[in-house]
Amino acid sequence: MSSDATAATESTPDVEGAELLRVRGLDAGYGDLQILTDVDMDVYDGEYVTIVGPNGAGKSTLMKSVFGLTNHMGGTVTFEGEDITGLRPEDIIHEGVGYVPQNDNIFATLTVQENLEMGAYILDEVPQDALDVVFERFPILEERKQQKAGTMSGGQQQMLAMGRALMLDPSLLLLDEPSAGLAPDLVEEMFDKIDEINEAGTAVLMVEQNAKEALRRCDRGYVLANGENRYVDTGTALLNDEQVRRDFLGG
Ligand SMILES: Nc1ncnc2c1ncn2[C@@H]1O[C@H](COP(=O)(O)OP(=O)(O)OP(=O)(O)O)[C@@H](O)[C@H]1O
Repeated sequence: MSSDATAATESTPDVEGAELLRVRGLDAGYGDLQILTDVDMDVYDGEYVTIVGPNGAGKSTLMKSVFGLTNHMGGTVTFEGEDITGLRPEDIIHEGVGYVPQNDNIFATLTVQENLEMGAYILDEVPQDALDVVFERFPILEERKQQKAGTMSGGQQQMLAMGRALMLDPSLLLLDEPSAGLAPDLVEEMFDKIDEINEAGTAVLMVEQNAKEALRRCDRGYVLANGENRYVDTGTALLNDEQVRRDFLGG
């Protein structure tokens, strides 16, 4: 069975921006346990890239590896031409990368506003304009700014986690399963918010279980399986590829 999607990793995206993130030959894991093998990935300025694949494929591990949260075993990660391989997350934030983990991504006992202010902890003072931008993007956060974050709904907490990552106006936002655990109408709202963030100029690299919807919305997608690259192409091409559909998208 032939496949139209690019079964290698060398797809040059049809985008005009400069390269932001470049991952080459990445081997990484936890302790001695290697999860990723020889993974390549690119994200261009302003691009919206999705990583899909079966459970346990290593999608979250790839995202964590970009953010310096795994054990690096080989290969390189560069961001805006600078080698960030092996840097600590606090240094990677300084480079302009924001990360929203899937779990434990808010401080439940702090208020919404305090959570957002924590997003700017590396700065000497909280940038009021950044707070205003986040409140404009997520009006519900402004309405509830004095509320304890732990008392908000799952969708609102997810928006807070995203808002917090946006406080430093990153060039690249890493999102790990932003739709996880949300009711279907909230899933759509969440994807719409991500579109808005991307349309405002922030590049997005997202891991999603909701693979079809993610591929519909993104510019390019990577299919990862067993810790290795399988396919890379535009989201539409991956969605339309018979073999990708059958093997990775539930037919
Ligand atoms: N902290 C950890 N320590 C050891 N192994 C881990 C750790 N986190 C993840 N793993 C293992 O790494 C492998 C890849 O997990 P990962 O979460 O990256 O996959 P995934 O593709 O994101 O899957 P899912 O969609 O289920 O979240 C799995 O076998 C998982 O058990």
